[in-house]
Amino acid sequence: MFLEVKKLTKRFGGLIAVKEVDYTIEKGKINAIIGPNGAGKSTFFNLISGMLKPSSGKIFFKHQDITGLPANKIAKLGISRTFQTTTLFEKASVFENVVVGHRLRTKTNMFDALFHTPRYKREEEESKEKALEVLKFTGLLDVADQVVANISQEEKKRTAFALALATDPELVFLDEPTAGINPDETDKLSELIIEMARDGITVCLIEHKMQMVMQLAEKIMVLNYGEKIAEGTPQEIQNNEQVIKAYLGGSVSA
Ligand SMILES: Nc1ncnc2c1ncn2[C@@H]1O[C@H](COP(=O)(O)OP(=O)(O)OP(=O)(O)O)[C@@H](O)[C@H]1O
Repeated sequence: MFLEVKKLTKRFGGLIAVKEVDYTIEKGKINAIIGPNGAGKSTFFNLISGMLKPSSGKIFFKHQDITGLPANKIAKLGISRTFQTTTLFEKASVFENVVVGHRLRTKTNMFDALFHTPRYKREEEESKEKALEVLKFTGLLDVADQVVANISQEEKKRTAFALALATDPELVFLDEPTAGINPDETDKLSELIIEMARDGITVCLIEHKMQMVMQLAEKIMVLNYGEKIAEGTPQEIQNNEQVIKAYLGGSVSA
């Protein structure tokens, strides 16, 4: 299995944010995690990407135990995630923001950086090339030199994608990729997600926009109060009684 999560649990004091969740991701698929507010979705992402350490349970990536590894190690192994656009450096250009993402994977140490060794120069060149490649892929070449503060919300979302892609991931977690943008822009970002999958990148997203999730995802997991209550195809999820109840009787296909 590409990613395998076993009985993953995270406690914050007395609160169990993620409770004994078993989960698998197959290579090449678009996956989604949904659930009402506070269901544990972000915490689940943070556990897999190494931002948080689990209280118990195991995470395997390509059969390697990655449980509790720090985020930079996990990124180097090929798992990347987007952050909210508020984490971008507003005063830096789109290009500079993306270069920083690539540095994560390069091996330059403090000595190299201080003395501008050949390795430092080579890696700096590689970072710039990689940044241009992902800016092209995400359709951002035209705004590459603009400071993030001056670009649109949709372009900021694309920049967050580009940053995640700059580390050459095999698996990307997208945290609410289309929150705060209009339906047209949402469609364009959906297309980009499909292109990522076509390019061989496995995708897992958290998203509140149900219509988008149902159109895009091949497999959906539903969390509620930290527990997995359902998993399946969009059709299976839309017809699942427990899921419908969790959304307080609202339509899951809305
Ligand atoms: N660092 C933390 N310390 C304490 N409690 C936390 C922390 N992070 C999350 N929680 C709690 O864990 C639970 C799950 O939160 P989480 O943010 O993972 O849910 P979510 O499904 O992503 O919600 P949303 O859809 O609103 O973003 C919530 O009750 C939240 O208040």
